[in-house]
Amino acid sequence: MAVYTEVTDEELTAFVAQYDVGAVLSAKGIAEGVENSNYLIHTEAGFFILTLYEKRVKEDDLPFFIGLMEHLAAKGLTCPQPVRMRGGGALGRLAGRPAAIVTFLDGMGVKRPGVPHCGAVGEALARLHLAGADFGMRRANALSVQGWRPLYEAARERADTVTPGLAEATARALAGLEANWPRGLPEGVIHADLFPDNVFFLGPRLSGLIDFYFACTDALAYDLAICLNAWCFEVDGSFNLTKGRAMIAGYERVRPLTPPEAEALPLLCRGAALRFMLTRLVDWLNVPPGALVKPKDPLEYYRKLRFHERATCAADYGRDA
Ligand SMILES: Nc1ncnc2c1ncn2[C@@H]1O[C@H](COP(=O)(O)OP(=O)(O)O)[C@@H](O)[C@H]1O
Ligand SMILES: N[C@@H](CCOP(=O)(O)O)C(=O)O
Repeated sequence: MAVYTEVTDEELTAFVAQYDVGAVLSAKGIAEGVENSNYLIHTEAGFFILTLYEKRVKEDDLPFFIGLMEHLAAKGLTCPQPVRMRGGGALGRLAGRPAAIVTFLDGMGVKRPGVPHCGAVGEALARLHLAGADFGMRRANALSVQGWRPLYEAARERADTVTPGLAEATARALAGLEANWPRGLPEGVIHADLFPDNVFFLGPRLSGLIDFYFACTDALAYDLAICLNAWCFEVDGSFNLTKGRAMIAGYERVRPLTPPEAEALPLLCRGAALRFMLTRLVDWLNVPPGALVKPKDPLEYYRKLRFHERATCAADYGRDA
């Protein structure tokens, strides 16, 4: 359960009083998520999500996330909308953390994605990329290749307590990616964390995208690599080529990959696997005392990394040659 910061009833009432949403009727901490503290609040105006931004979110980046959600919604994408206070601002402070209220989206993440879900996500991802093309703000990706070594250093000493040999294998993978990371691919706004818990479905229909707090400016195809990792592996660790094919085809129906993007896919998938392995490893080794959070398994991404190290071309992910 991700609630790092507890909020008293008095603090909550005073915070919500700055908005035109009526009085708070109830509030409860949300079990899902690992990054921020989230509460579902019910007020006289309906349901909302209250987010308190935690360690990985820099306060300076918040206007980018808020502006992006507003921009994407204006372009027709269904995503949470920041609720503005009476004074016009969307960001406040609560229990010592930066905080915001956003609209509640109907729908649910799927626990076991099927092939049609993967196709729908590929298509939605490409629509997000097109919708973000004229967004006026930029945010560098702090968790791209230059951000991986500090994470590795933070985890190196205790990595082998998770599985023997992990520190050395990670060092090798990191050095390979630092030396060969693709440059010059088409860039734009990427979601950078479009995992199954961040995509809502109502029945079979994709109903909305949430959690834009890793969004940044980076290679568009890297976002597709993140999704291939997050959606197309089975619980036994195998890559499901049919899901990969559906996702890539869904993406390309809206935005065809350029030849350099297609060629870079195996490296981008390797990088995406290492990125999530490293953040999970750091979190696994550093659970804050008292926090209600279940850290995610870094070894799941270690296994994905090993798969990508054997891949040679986009066809290994289901893209037709
Ligand atoms: N706008 C929203 N509408 C409905 N539910 C939401 C919304 N935002 C977050 N949630 C719920 O809260 C959970 C955690 O949100 P998320 O943004 O993924 O947290 P974190 O950034 O901590 O990972 C989601 O899985 C979802 O259940
Ligand atoms: N998706 C990341 C962790 C970030 O959690 P989220 O709940 O914000 O998606 C991972 O799986 O490592």
